[in-house]
This record gives sequence, C-alpha cells and structure tokens, in this order.
Amino acid sequence: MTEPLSKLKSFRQFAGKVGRLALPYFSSEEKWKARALLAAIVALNLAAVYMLVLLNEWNRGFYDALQNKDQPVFWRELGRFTYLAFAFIVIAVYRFYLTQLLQLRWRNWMTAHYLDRWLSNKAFYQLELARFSKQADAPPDNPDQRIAEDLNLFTGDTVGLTMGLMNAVVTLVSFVGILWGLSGSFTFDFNGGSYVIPGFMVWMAVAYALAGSLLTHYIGRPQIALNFRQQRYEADFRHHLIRVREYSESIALDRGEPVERTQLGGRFTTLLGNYLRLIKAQKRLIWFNTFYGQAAVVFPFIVAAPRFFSGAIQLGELMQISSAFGRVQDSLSWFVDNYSSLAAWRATTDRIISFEESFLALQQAELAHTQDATQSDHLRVDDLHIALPGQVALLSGSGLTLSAGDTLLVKGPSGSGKSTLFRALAGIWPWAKGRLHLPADFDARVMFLPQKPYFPNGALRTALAYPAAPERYSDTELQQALRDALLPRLADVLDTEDTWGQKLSGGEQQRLAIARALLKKPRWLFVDEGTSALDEAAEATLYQRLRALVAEQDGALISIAHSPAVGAFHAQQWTLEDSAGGESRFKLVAS
Ligand SMILES: Nc1ncnc2c1ncn2[C@@H]1O[C@H](COP(=O)(O)OP(=O)(O)OP(=O)(O)O)[C@@H](O)[C@H]1O
Repeated sequence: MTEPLSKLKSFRQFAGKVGRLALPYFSSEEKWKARALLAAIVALNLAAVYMLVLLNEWNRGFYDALQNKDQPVFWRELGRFTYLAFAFIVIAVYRFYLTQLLQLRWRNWMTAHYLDRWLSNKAFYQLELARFSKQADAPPDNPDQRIAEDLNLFTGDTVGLTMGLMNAVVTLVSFVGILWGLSGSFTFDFNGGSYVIPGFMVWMAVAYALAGSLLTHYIGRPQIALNFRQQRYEADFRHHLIRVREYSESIALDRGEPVERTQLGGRFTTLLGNYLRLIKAQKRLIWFNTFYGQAAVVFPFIVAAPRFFSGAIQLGELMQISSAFGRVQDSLSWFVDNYSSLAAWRATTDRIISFEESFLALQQAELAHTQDATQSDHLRVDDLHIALPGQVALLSGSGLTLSAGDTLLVKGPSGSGKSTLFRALAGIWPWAKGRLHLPADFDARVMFLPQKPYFPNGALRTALAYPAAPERYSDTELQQALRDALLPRLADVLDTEDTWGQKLSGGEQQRLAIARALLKKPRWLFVDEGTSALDEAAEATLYQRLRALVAEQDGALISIAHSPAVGAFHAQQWTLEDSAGGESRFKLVAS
C-alpha cells in the first residue's frame, strides 16, 4: 500500500477507536442529560462566534467614527460595545461552566464503566499476571493511571478540542464571507495576459494557514511519542515510590536504601531526560508558533495596504479587514495552535485504547466447569493441565476429589504449583485446562485462606468481615471469632481504625484471617500455608478448630502445608511430584 493510503487507513482505524471510546456515554442511560449539555455547549459556542461577527461589524462603525472625528457616533458605538461585551461575558461564563459540567459527568461515567470492567471477571488480577510475564502482547502498565488520570484527560481534552474545532469551523464559515466581501480582487499580468483573483485576502489567509499547519506538523511530530513516554515514566516513578512505602520494613531491614535511592534516581533521571526532550520539542514549536502569530498581526495590513493608500478603502474597512483576516487565519490555524494539546490527547487516547483492548484480550480458563445440584455434592477435577504465562506446562493431574467430610493435604516441593492449583480451582488462573465439577453451593460457601491475607485499612470490624459489610455480624459474633482465633486482645478494639495489614504481625494476620473463617463458617475451606507463621501449639489449636468448623458445616478442608504437624490433621494426601521429563514439570498423584 502506498504511504498516504496506509496513513489514511490507520487514521480511519484510530478515528473508529476514538468513536468507540467516546460515543457510548452519549447513548448510555445518561444520554439525555449528556446530549442536552452537549447541545447547550454547542449553542453557546455558536453564540460566541456570532458575538464575534457582531464585534467585527462594530469595528467598522467605531473606527470610521474615529477617522471622521464624529463624536455622537463614537459614543453611540461605545454604548453598543457595552451591551455586546456584556452578552459576550455571560456567554463565556456559561460556556466554561457547562463545558466543565459535561466533562465532570462524562468522566464520572467513564470511570465507573472502567472500574466495573477492571474489577469484573478478575481482570485486575489477570492483567497483572500477564504483565509480569513480559509477553509481547503484555497489557499496558499502570492501570491505576489509566483510570485516575487518563480518563480525566481524555474527557477534558476531547470536549475542549472538539469545541475548539467546531468554533474554528464556524468562525471560518462566518468570516470567510465577510472577508471575501471586503477583500476586493487582485489583478496581475503574467505571460502577456491579465489575471484577476477574487477574494484575494481569503486566499492569502488560506495559504498562510496551510503553510503554518504543514510546518507545525513537521516540527511538532516528535511530541506525540515523547508525551506518551512521559506519562509512562511519571507513572513508573510514582509506582516505585509507592512500593518503597509498602515494603518499607523489608527494605529497612535489608539496608536496601542505597539501591532504592539509585533506582529511584535512575527512574527520575529517565523521566527528566524525556521531559527535557519534550520541552526542547515544544521550544522548537514555540519558536515557530510565536513567529507565526506575530507575523499574522501585520500580514493583513501589508497585503491590504496598497488599497488603503490608493484610497480604495477607509481606515474602518482596513481595520475590519484586519480583524476578519485575523479570525479566518486564526480558525484555519486551529491545528497549529493546538498541536501540543493534540499530541498529548493522542497519547492519552492511545493509552486508553490499549487498556480497553487488554480487556478483550483477557483469556478465560479453558477449565470446563460444571456445577449441577443434581450431581453428587463434591469437587472433582480431571485431565487438569496448568500452564504458566507463556504456555510453559507446569503441572497435570486427574481424579482429585473432595467430598463432604474430607480433609486433604496437598504437598510438593516449593515452586511445584500448589498455590497455582488452588488458583485454578478458584477459577482465577487463566492458563488452566480440564474438567472441573464443583458442588452446587461452592461459590456461596467457599473460602480461601492465603499465606498473606488482605485486610482493608479502617475499622477492625471491617477488616474482619471483609468482603462482607461489618453490619452483617453482631459484636458478639465478631468478638467470639477473634477469641476463638486466639486474638482476645483485639476483641475490645473492634472500632479502632488502623492499617491492619501493616500493623499486625504475620502470625496475627494469619490468626485474623482464621477468625474471618470462623465468623463466616464456609463449607469448603482452602488453606494455603495459612498457619505458617504460627507457633506449633497455636497451629494445632487453630487447625483443630478449622477441622471442627467444616465438619459442623458438613464440608471439607483442603490444605497446602510443608509442616508435618499440619499433615496430621488431614486424612488424605495428594502430592505434586517431579514428572521426570513428562509433558509438564509436575504431576499430581494420590499418596
Ligand atoms: N504470574 C506468574 N507468572 C509466571 N510464573 C508464575 C506466576 N505465578 C507463579 N509462577 C510460577 O509458578 C510456579 C509455581 O508457583 P506456586 O506459587 O504455585 O508454587 P508453590 O508450589 O505454591 O510454591 P511454595 O511452596 O514455594 O509456596 C513457580 O515457579 C512460580 O514462579
């Protein structure tokens, strides 16, 4: 394909994607409010242009009055200016206000939409998994930045730029006629013939703006890529700072400050280096833009001067020509004036598009999933194949069954995929194939206790009840669960707000997670080294309680643990063994 054609095609593809990003809001459940606001903004923008036309006409009367030293007309025109200016001010204020209101509502809608998508179907988790896999089609970095910053920029800039473009077009249409009428024609002799160019000033404005736009694009093009990278470097730097905060204790214990300092310094230097390149690119464009803007002030006078000095036009008309020329040239130069904003908008839009596409590319596990109440009440997995991102076969197995009353231990060397097996059974691991039968009440009555549980910041009762609302449980229930999990001290501080995930010790956090299980009474309980930070006595007491809990609920317990003490609480055992050159690294066998 020839270059212009392929450029046109990629432009059309990009425009199609922008449409798919921008249009849904205007056909959403909020569409009437959105369209009404948009219509009001369009009307105000048109009114603003109309005011400019009136002001342009005013120029003529006013300057002619000055030239003719006609005082009554001078004062009358000043009076007219007052009400024109007042109307202009009212329009400007409401145009600003309603535009902001539309941006705010649009951002609100888009943020809600993206939060829904990010937090559904485990997308937020899978995007991270695949990103760390460093595959070529890895999802975009920093989803937090996409949602918090890019959506704000996209909605703001799309409204701003679209209205700017519309204004430019309407101004152009309004003033081109005026300028055409005022410009007279230009006659010149060439090759023995005499030629006349009608609407000469209009053509001059077109030529001036066209030359400006081409040069701007040529000078400003590097800004698109630089803007894109700048946003990424900023987000990476911020993300690293947050990680230092999150892991402050481990870093302090490792005496890792110098490394962190060097890494942060390195990231910031990269960020600054790119920023400097961006500033230099902008500087080059500003050189040109400022020159272009200044030249535009005198350009119409130079072109119209011969007619003024020959007496063909008066000062009023000259001023009107210059003002109309300014408007036409201004609107034709919309591209020149907005190049940097367009470059930033393009970078933002590309990032949101790649974020959007990453949702579509998310893989669903091919773990054929049956859940039928009429079938017997057990979990069973057959022909299971679990891979790592990048399609490395990790483990395979068949026949793992968990029925009511079972207590099953999964053992195996570190890295053999025990946690990944739990992830696959939980339905969050995308690279799993096979047949999985689940009990009918699995989703409602399952609970996973990880080695490092998550607790939201805030009141202890919220952290304990998570993800359920704390109001669901009485104080007595909450306190009993804490005491049963060997955390009697915390039973008195249910309303204390804190960062529990950081403040509590590793063992206390595991006990708090066990308290959560005792509170919620799951039937199917998965424990992934959930007592690894506890002393033997506490581990034994709590395992007894967990076993009693699932027995009471007529359920089953399945654990991953390295310690033989924990093994004693389980009747069955499956092991992940090295498959010694089989198609996957490990195989799951009953032992
Ligand atoms: N997101 C990921 N991308 C690539 N590899 C991964 C990812 N998550 C886990 N792995 C790899 O999968 C393998 C199995 O990990 P898993 O956590 O399941 O092991 P495990 O048997 O539970 O180990 P341990 O006993 O040490 O907790 C490891 O080699 C790990 O590096």
